[in-house]
Amino acid sequence: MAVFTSVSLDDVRPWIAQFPLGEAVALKGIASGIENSNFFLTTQSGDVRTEHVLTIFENLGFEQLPFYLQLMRHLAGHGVLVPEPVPNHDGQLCVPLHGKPAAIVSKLEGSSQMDPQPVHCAAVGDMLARMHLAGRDFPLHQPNLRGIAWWHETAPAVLPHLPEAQVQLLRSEIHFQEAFHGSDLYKRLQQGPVHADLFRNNVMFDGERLTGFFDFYFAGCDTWLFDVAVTVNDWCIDLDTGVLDTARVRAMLDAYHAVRPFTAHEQAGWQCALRAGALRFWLSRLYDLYQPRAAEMLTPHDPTHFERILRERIATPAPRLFA
Ligand SMILES: Nc1ncnc2c1ncn2[C@@H]1O[C@H](COP(=O)(O)OP(=O)(O)O)[C@@H](O)[C@H]1O
Ligand SMILES: N[C@@H](CCOP(=O)(O)O)C(=O)O
Repeated sequence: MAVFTSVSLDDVRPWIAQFPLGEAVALKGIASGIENSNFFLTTQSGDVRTEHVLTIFENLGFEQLPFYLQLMRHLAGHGVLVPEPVPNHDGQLCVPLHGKPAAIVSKLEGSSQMDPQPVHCAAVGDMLARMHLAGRDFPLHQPNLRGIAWWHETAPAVLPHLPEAQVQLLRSEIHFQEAFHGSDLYKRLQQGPVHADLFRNNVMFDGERLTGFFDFYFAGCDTWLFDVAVTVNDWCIDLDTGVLDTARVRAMLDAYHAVRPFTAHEQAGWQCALRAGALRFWLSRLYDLYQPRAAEMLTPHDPTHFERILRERIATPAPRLFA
């Protein structure tokens, strides 16, 4: 899962009365995802049945959620395809369920494209650029909570579990990223709200038509380039080797560039950003492996995948962002 918190239809029936959604008629736990407890929720108002997603937040507090939920609302209001949170009768987007924060958002049509072709990568690049531009006037600010401060704080928890070669890599890469994040070049990179976890499983497609980005619960303010790097590192690689696939990289970067042109500073920082994007997920997967949480259904993600990608990004010059 992730169903960390069990919820029944009987639990939801009285709870749903605070939303303008009618009655809850079906609830089904969703077995994918690793952070939150998610359910497909069917409601009925008169003859009309509507599908939503109910999320119970396992690791985020009430004070953090307005950033994510308001961001989704803001982006949806600016034409970016994302789930729209449903406010309750008091206008609240996030309310307690079994003592934990919970929210209802609209269900996106389609399914995740786990074997993306250049056409899918182009659609993602285009929407990602639109999302970055739409986020410019979003008034709330929160740092990327899985950014460099978290890497620092988290590395000591995993280092004792690692063999020497991985200890060296993790230590040296964090050191490298500290230098990059402290550089004049880094300060010149454009920043704003970013998704920060835009993997294949967090985008819906109906055929070749992108229907939405979702799972914004790692979003925060960071460089737009970091967001592009995280996305390219997942969508545009050979999954066995981590090597970038030129056709998919070009499709994604060219589509992004057509909407929001990359800068020369971003070109200069691109390889560092690709390394940062790989380090972030290597470390979080190591952390999840060595600090597992209880869940009814949980499939841990493989950290060695991102170790391989990180080594590959260090060893191989980055492709050009633009011609
Ligand atoms: N708004 C949505 N519309 C359609 N399906 C969704 C939506 N949100 C989540 N899902 C489904 O729930 C699954 C898990 O959601 P996700 O946000 O990735 O979980 P987690 O936050 O636990 O990683 C997704 O793979 C998708 O199938
Ligand atoms: N994408 C991350 C983990 C976060 O899981 P998600 O299901 O919320 O995307 C990874 O692959 O390590």
